[in-house]
Amino acid sequence: MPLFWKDAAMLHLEGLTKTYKTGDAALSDVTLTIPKGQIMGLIGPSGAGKSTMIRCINRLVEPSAGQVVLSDVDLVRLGKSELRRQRRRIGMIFQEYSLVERLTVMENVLSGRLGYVPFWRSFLRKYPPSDIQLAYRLLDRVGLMDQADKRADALSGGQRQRVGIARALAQEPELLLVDEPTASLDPKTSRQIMRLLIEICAERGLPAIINIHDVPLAQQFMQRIVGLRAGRVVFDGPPEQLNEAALTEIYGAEDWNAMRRGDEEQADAEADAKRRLEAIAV
Ligand SMILES: Nc1ncnc2c1ncn2[C@@H]1O[C@H](COP(=O)(O)OP(=O)(O)OP(=O)(O)O)[C@@H](O)[C@H]1O
Repeated sequence: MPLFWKDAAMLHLEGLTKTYKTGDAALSDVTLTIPKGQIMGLIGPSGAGKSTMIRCINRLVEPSAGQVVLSDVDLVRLGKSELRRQRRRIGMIFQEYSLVERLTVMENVLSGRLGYVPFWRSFLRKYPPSDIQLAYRLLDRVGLMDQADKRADALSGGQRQRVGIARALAQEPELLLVDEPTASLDPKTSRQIMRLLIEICAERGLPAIINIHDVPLAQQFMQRIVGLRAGRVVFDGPPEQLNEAALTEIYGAEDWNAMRRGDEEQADAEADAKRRLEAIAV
């Protein structure tokens, strides 16, 4: 990698490979560089290795080979305690939100600070005032200021994902890893959440890798799209270059045609529902 690239690179994956104990080659020799501020969408069919890639980056899954270099630190080589420290630099957002249901919205956001407070403080859930101010600022940013004292289990799916975003940001991360953030949401809420994520990353120059099932959503919002198939990168480019040929390469002809028909049917159904609603309103 040329030096100037390395300076600009926030995350560099070199030959990243994962073979599970079962013998599944989930990721094969993936080499990618993500510069500061870039938002990259990861697409590919089920089983292509998207989640494995995201989980190898923060070592929730141990890579079998390769490097994960986060601004000069190779995370793969770190021992447990140093890895724990370095993980603070990576914020995670999950499909199922993984909130603590019985805690309030505020407490969930503050839990993003746990990596920074001493154990006794986290045990007593005593956070310094600066953390509390930060959590309020973040709740305001994601539009949930008035929900701060509600229990997490009283929120809608979209609101829960907003809490998930605020919690990840409370960590003050340098990189965001986002695993199917909208998979449990309806199309409209999905677009709102994706827009919020993109805006927040842009405001902070925060690079992100977003594992995203929905191709049109990826095309609408991502700056760069990486397509995985059977653990290998088969497309890497801007959304404009993600044409029929590229999509066929990623998904295979049969699956891509089925997905496209599904999308068209959904768009038709949405347009039809809108027309009916407008007719009733008149
Ligand atoms: N814990 C595991 N043990 C063994 N094999 C696994 C494990 N997790 C994933 N795999 C296998 O690794 C491959 C990649 O799976 P992965 O979940 O990363 O794909 P994905 O692209 O995220 O799929 P999806 O879109 O369905 O979530 C698959 O063949 C899967 O069966």
